[in-house]
This record gives sequence, C-alpha cells and structure tokens, in this order.
Amino acid sequence: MKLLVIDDDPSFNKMLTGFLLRNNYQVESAHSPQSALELLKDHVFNLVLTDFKLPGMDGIALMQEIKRIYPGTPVILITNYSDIRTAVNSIKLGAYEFVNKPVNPDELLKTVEKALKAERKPEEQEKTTESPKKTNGKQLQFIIGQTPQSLELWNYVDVVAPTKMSVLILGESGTGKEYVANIIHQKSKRANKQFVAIDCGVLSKELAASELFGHVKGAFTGATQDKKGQFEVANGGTLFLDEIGNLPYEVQVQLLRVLQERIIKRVGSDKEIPIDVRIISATNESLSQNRNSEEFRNDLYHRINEFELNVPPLRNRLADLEEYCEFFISEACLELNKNHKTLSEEVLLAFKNYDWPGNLRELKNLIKRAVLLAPTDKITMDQLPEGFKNTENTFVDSGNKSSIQQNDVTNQDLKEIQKAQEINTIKKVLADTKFNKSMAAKILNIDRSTLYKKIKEYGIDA
Ligand SMILES: Nc1ncnc2c1ncn2[C@@H]1O[C@H](COP(=O)(O)OP(=O)(O)OP(=O)(O)O)[C@@H](O)[C@H]1O
Repeated sequence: MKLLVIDDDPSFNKMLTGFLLRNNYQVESAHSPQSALELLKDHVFNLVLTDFKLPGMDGIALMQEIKRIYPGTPVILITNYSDIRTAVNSIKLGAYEFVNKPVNPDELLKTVEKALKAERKPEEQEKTTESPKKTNGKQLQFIIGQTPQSLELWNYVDVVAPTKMSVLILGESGTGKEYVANIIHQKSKRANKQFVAIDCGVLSKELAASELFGHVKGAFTGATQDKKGQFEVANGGTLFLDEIGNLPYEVQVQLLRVLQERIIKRVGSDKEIPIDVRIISATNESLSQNRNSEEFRNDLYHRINEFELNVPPLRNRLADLEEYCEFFISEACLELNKNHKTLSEEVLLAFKNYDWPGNLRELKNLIKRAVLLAPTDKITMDQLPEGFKNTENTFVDSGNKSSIQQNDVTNQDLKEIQKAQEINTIKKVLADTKFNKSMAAKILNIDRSTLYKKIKEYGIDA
C-alpha cells in the first residue's frame, strides 16, 4: 500500500513517514502542496495524509485538487485543535477523516487501515483531468438542500464569496448563519487565512475594545501582558461578528472607525496596525428597524451590509428536512460510533408537522439524542422527547396541513398557526414536566430565559 504524507514541518513529516514505514507501508513524503501535486502526476497513491496548514494552499483546497484527479483516493487531514471547525467541514467537503495533532499513533493507524479499506482500487480509478465539476449536484447536496429558498441562498453564497464585500446574514436562531459565514470564507481567496468568530452578545463595553483590537501590557488593571485582538488574529482572513445587534453602542463607534480607516490601535498603544479583514455579520433580529434609533448606527449598518443574505427557517423549507436528517444521522453515528440508522415513517411525519423554533440546531440535537438512545437501526417515536409524542396537541396533523396548503393561506395566518402550535407545545411540555421549567426548557431545546419570556408573552399559566 502506497501512502503520501504532506507536511511542511520537516520533523513532523519525518516522524510520521518513519512511523508508517515501520508499520509496513510504502511511503513518499512531500513538504509543500506543489511538490505533492508533482508526485501525484506520476504516482498513484492508495491514501494521502495531509497537514491542514500548508504554505500557499490549505489542506482542504489541496484535498479537493487531489479528489479531482483521483476521486477514489481517501484523504486524511491532520489539524491542530484550533482548526477543529474547519476540520469538521472538511469531512463535508470530501475528506475521509481528520486527526488532531498531537497525533495518537494507535488511533492514526486504525484510521489509516479503515481508510484503505474504503479506498477504490487505483486500477479502478480514472485519473480525471478536466476542470472541477460545479458542486451544486450530489456532492454537497446534504448541506445545500433542494428548495428554491435554499438553492437561492447557496447561489448567492457562490456569487458573493470571492468578492471583498461585507455580508450581513439574517435568520432565526439555529438556521445555520455561522455555517454560511464559514462556507463564504472557505470559498473565498482568504480561505488559507483565519476565520475568527466572535459572539458580540458577550462583549461588554469594558472588554470589547481589548477583545477586538488587543491591548498592551499595563493598559488597564489585569493587562499583565501584550495581547493580540481578534482583528489581528483574523488579519488577511474573515471576522464573523455573530449577534451584531447586541454590540454595545460605544463599540459600534469604534468598529465603524476601524472599518473606515482599516487601521487598529491596541488599547494603551498609539501604534497603528494596518488591517485587512473581511467582515461577515449575523443577527436574528431586524437591524434595519432600529436604524434610525440609538440602538444600531445607520452608518455602521451600511458598512456591514454591502450584501444581505437571508437564511430561511427550517419550517419554510420542509422539503429539505429529510436531507438534513440523513446528514445529521450520519454525523451523529460517526461521532457516537453507532451503526447507520434510519427514521421510522411516524417520526418523519412528526418532524414534518413540527415547526422547528430552534431550526437546524434543534433538529441536529434531537437526532443526536435519538441516535444515542435507539436500541436498533430504526429511530422510532420512543426515542423522541415527550413533546413530540402527542402530535395531536402539538403539531398540525397532516390532513389539516394539506388543507391549509390547498387554501393557500397568507403569511399572517401561518404565523397565527405557528403561534398557536408553540403555545400548545409549551403548555403540553410544562404539564408533562409538572411545570419544572428547567426540564421543560431542555425538552423544548431553548434556554430558560427564552422559556420565561415566552410564558410571559403568551400569558401561559405556569
Ligand atoms: N447547511 C448545513 N448543513 C449541515 N449542517 C448545518 C448546515 N447549516 C447549519 N448546520 C448545523 O446546524 C447547527 C446550527 O448552525 P449555526 O450555528 O451555523 O446556526 P446559527 O444561525 O449561526 O445559530 P445562532 O443564531 O444561534 O448563532 C450547527 O451545528 C451547524 O453545524
């Protein structure tokens, strides 16, 4: 079996190559993407192991290039813990597996053996040299979906990704806004630089400047050493500002200045540091409503919103539901080391009749729990939380639903129906949990403060 190891760190490369040689594999090594691609021109490998951070081209781009030439050759990515998000996405983009540095030799060996079993034999492989196929077909279908809303979204992502434009992503909680931001980064020319995500909701006005722009030793009590801010960490790459609507007003002013001048100064320092960062922001509330008020600055709104993307809620793209289920089941089975499972008809129906206030995150969590609990390869109603079991009270039944669709109700009507469902669900779960709010919040997959807010808003007797 012939393996290719790609890593620009000479000592790690030597160590890994030596280890695999000692385990009776034939191994070639390359220290850059270019030398790897040269080797791949003349040799067929059964497996490629590549570092994620390489000079000139990142491991994912290299993997995609290898997959283009040898679609059947498994590629294992070797990553640092800090790249874990990207690594998880690499699986979605075609990597066989990723392993973290420091590498555990036993685990690595097992992964190599498994990957080699999964490999299509080199003689069965056709070396393809034509340009890469568009990925709007099967390969990425699990993350793209097929409803017009989803197709439009990913089409816009493709269009805006290679530009420098700042993007504002709108969508309910859990719809996949961060995921979209990450893909925009991956599809941009900045892909080999950092993607840094910041939750603006947790930035206090006291600490925000230091978190974003860094500080120097002694700048304030507790600043015991120099610290880089997230703008510097993301320099050359992408900064994702999640929940931007929660950014304190004072910080909005500072952010605007940085975006205009493209220069930062660490807190306590006068040194100007030039910055080239692409900003992607997200919010689950309408910023434009507040644009003329004190809450969100109009000028900042225009800076961060050169291109607006709307991620639709799951309930508005139910035709994508099965695809997401499949994907989340595979992900959970892999993570929990379980055999592949399928959903029973009844579960699928209950899913289709639910309105998913927590969107993809709620679906993903629910599926992971069900995969963990399922004693067989079929996920049944028994593995769903209590709130799902009484479909009569909680969800629109399917007969009802189709008549609703036939009558072509207005958005307003749908909103009323959704609200009524939500009230019913909350009441039912509260009753089932004997009004234990923590447990009810857990079952509903929302946090306690959201549950209290909803109880108050809907005047539920609790
Ligand atoms: N297109 C997709 N394909 C597969 N999984 C996805 C997709 N979009 C989102 N997910 C998964 O759904 C979950 C929620 O996504 P994400 O965190 O991006 O949502 P969000 O809108 O940013 O949430 P919040 O508003 O709470 O910040 C994540 O676990 C993510 O991996």
